[in-house]
Amino acid sequence: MKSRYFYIFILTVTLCLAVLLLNRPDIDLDAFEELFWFTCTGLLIGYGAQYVSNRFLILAWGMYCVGLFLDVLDDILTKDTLPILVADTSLKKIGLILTCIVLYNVIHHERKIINKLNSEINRRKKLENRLNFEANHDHLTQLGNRKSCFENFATLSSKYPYLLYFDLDNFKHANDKYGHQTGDEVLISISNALQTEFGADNCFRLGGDEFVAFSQVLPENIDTLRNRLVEQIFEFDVGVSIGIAKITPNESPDEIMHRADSNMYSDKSHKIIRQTPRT
Ligand SMILES: Nc1nc2c(ncn2[C@@H]2O[C@H](COP(=O)(O)OP(=O)(O)OP(=O)(O)O)[C@@H](O)[C@H]2O)c(=O)[nH]1
Repeated sequence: MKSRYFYIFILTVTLCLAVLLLNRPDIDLDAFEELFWFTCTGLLIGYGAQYVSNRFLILAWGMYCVGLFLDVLDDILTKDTLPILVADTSLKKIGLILTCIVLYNVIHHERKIINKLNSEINRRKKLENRLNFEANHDHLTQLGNRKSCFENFATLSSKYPYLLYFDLDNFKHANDKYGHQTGDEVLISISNALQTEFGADNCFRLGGDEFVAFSQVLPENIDTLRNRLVEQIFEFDVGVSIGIAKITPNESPDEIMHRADSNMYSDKSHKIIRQTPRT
């Protein structure tokens, strides 16, 4: 609303100046050119003032506009009548320089804000990735957790035909005998061995001492695989039972998992020499 009055004011001033210029005995086209730029600048200030919050910028534009106005007036009045007319060029130049300085500061300030926002976005992205990772991975072994296993089941089972279920033997005893810290190291060691064997993205810790892995091939010899997995933790008398299920498309993840689990239990119970703790 305010800017509408300002436009009317500028256009009225323009009209008055134009009439005065036309009434001069010698019509000076340069004066009309100056009048044109005065009108453009004046209207631009009226338009920009609605959106530009920086008062210094409006002031600098205004100074430039007043310079243009005096420039036009200089062709109508003499400097003796209005001494301020001598300042027209200076006002224009100072206004222009101030506009450049203020614009530079505005851009500099905005860039700082953008950089701050970018680093905040990056920080939040990293946080989101970390939270996402933590929600889907086991804190101790860094393997995918049960939730992640079931979420990725469809994708993995379309790529891999076998699901292997692992459960440690005598782990409770190792925990009791060597301490929880050593128990943790045993779990980490087993998960590292599983990752080496099947790939990090295909192995999951379901919880406690239970793991699963998706495999492209059927292990040629279960005992060889078993020995490889517990190679690094022989001294803790911990063994591993393994159950294998062939993945079929007509079964649900729960059913496949259950089959692998049952096979693991029969492996555990049928092991001829179960790895019992040495006392
Ligand atoms: N150190 C450690 N121990 C854990 C963790 N999660 C579960 N456990 C322990 O793992 C043990 C699992 O016990 P069981 O299921 O009886 O396992 P087990 O002794 O191997 O028994 P079997 O499977 O019958 O041979 C329990 O003592 C739990 O406290 C963990 O994150 N760290």
